[in-house]
Amino acid sequence: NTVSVIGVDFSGGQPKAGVDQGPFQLIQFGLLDQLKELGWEVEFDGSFPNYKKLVPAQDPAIGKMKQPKSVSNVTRALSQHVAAYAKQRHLALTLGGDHSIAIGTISGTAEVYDDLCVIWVDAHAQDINTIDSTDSGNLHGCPLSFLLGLNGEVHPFEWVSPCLTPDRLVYIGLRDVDAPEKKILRELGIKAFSMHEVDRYGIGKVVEMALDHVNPNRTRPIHLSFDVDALDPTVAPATGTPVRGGLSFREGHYICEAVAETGLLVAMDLVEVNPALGDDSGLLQTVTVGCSLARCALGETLL
Ligand SMILES: N[C@@H](CC/C=C/[B-](O)(O)O)C(=O)O
Ligand SMILES: [Mn+2]
Ligand SMILES: [Mn+2]
Ligand SMILES: [Mn+2]
Repeated sequence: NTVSVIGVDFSGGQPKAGVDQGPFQLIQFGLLDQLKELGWEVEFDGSFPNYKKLVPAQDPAIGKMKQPKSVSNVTRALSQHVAAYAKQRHLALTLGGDHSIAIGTISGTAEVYDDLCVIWVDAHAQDINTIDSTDSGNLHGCPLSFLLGLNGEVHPFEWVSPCLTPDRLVYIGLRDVDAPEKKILRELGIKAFSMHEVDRYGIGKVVEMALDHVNPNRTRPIHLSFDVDALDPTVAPATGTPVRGGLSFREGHYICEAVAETGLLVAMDLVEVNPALGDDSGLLQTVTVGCSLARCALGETLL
């Protein structure tokens, strides 16, 4: 079977330069060959130079939203790419770039798989800030509010049709939740396994409970959206919004291994690798972990 790799050289969902180089670094490290060695047919159309072209020269804020046109243009094109690969039953592996790209990847996957469920692995406030609740205006903190339809019709995101319901979404790794996001979580009854639950139950039980919640009969296609800042900063230092007390190397890998075991993975995002942050060893460490996580999600096992 085929994995279609999409490199999204985009950083407009957040203020720190460099995260647009994440895809290049992951591929430079040898990810494509590593996937081939796993037995995957690897399709990579070198797409990442195209996304940068979609960023307009001027992109004034709209309300609180920063760089709205850039984020909309890139995620709209990305949703079409992901949908095209999903229609061919290719696994879509999207390399970021900041987490705002999930507006595109999940829109694309949901267009093809209407019974999709999403496992969102992240330190952060689940990126579910609405365009009014966000403090920062950085749209990498908002993708899920668009996907859940919490913002209503918002220019220039009219093209996004709500494709997720709260019961199809589960979070693992949270430890930095904005107050408005806690409120949204409670109101929508969204299942979230913070680091507290990981400590209490262990990652094995957490993943089992997460899957039981969004995929009770293990019949639903899974979209795994993995923000490397879910990992502890000692494990993945080269990322824009590190938060201490995160997932260990093994806990991060266990999630990917367990998702692979379901045989239901149809798409994965690997986002927020920022090569410009941290020193050389931190970058190498983060890229190494990123490639390893992707391999585990795509079936690499320890034995
Ligand atoms: N919740 C904060 C942080 C957002 C973090 C986004 B990330 O998870 O994609 O890194 C905000 O809204 O600015
Ligand atoms: Mn094909
Ligand atoms: Mn994120
Ligand atoms: Mn994050």
